[in-house]
Amino acid sequence: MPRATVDINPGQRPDEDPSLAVRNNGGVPPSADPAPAGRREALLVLSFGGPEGHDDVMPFLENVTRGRGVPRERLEEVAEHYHHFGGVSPINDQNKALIAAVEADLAAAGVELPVYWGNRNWAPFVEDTWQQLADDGIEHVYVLATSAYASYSGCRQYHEDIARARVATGGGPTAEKLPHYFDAPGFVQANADALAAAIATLPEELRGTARLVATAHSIPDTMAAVAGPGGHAYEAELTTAAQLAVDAAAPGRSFDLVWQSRSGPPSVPWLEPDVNDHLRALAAAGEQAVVLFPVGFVSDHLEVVWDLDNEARETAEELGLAFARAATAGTHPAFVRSLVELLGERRAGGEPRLGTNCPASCCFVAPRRPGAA
Ligand SMILES: CC1=C(CCC(=O)O)c2cc3nc(cc4[nH]c(cc5[nH]c(cc1n2)c(C)c5CCC(=O)O)c(CCC(=O)O)c4C)C(CCC(=O)O)=C3C
Ligand SMILES: [Fe+2]
Repeated sequence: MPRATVDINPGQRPDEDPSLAVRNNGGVPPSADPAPAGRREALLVLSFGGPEGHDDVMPFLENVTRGRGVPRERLEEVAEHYHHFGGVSPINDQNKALIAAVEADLAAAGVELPVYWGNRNWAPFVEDTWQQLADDGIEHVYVLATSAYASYSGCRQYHEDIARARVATGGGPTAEKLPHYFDAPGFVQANADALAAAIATLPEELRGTARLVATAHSIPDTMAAVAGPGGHAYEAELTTAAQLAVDAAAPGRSFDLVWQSRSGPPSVPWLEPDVNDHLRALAAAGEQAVVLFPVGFVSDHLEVVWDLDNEARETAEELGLAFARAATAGTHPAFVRSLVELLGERRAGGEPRLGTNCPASCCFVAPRRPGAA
């Protein structure tokens, strides 16, 4: 069969061109009916992907930033972060661990469902996994994206990945993406447990007064403005997730939500303040200790182990601030349980929620056209 091509990036809003609306689940409208008996189903863990060695780093970064207007200098800077870890992203081992934990939870619950893995930017590429799903006779796939939140990068782009994979495969299984899980009880519990554990690592006299600082990946202001059906859902969902974690781990305490890992040309505004600037402001205001909790990430991505554990920690040291960094959800058993429950909800025909069923223009960001300034 000839491989079809798809123009994913016409630079036009989906509400101006209805053909773009089919990005939702790769063009398959989610159904509120229970899975038909006998349908062959699978779970696909769909992730970002990351390099496996020095030689992978630049080709990987070129995949990530194609059409996104990220300056070469920024790529070279981020490449150094990867090279610092042997050119190996931590994300692949973390995805393997998550898949093993989900498989074990499914098996313990007596659910027979194969689990597959595919990525947007590096092997195993989702297009290849989709071909495997088709070859294995899978008819329908539930997609668990490794982001808990709204936004183009964290939600819509995963719908586009599904659409691209379905086109590349000439169809294959139908698909539905699981909803955003920022407020799933197990995600909250994992973050709350980690926050409590991080606070407990500080010297006793600082535990009660340390500033609690939630962090998430910064995104361009324009991307934030269109996240979710009414806009700004990325910030709103992050605020909710951070609040729920603080309510459980340190009831009554306040927290700040700040941003990290800004990319893009300096002329383009992204969400602020940056975590390092925020630490400077806290020190200037007389604070003595901080606990960072990267609630915006589901596992210890490179942004966490580099931008927080190296850069932000160094900033805090220079400022004389005591510093602790909370773990991410990773494979916390409550988190894994919640993911499997979300899957069960979809299989039982629960009303599709945001992330499964996204309005046509939700999170849509026009890419930069080649040659555009
Ligand atoms: C919101 C968000 C998430 C969270 C949601 C989710 O998890 O999906 C996320 C995750 C990740 N981002 C990652 C890596 C990168 N992101 C980049 C660039 C960008 N990220 C953006 C946003 C996000 N990114 C944006 C708006 C850009 C600018 C280019 C563009 O508009 O797309 C670049 C290019 C270099 C740079 O400029 O930093 C890299 C290398 C990795 C892998 C890390 C590892 O290897 O452990 C992960 C999980
Ligand atoms: Fe990113």
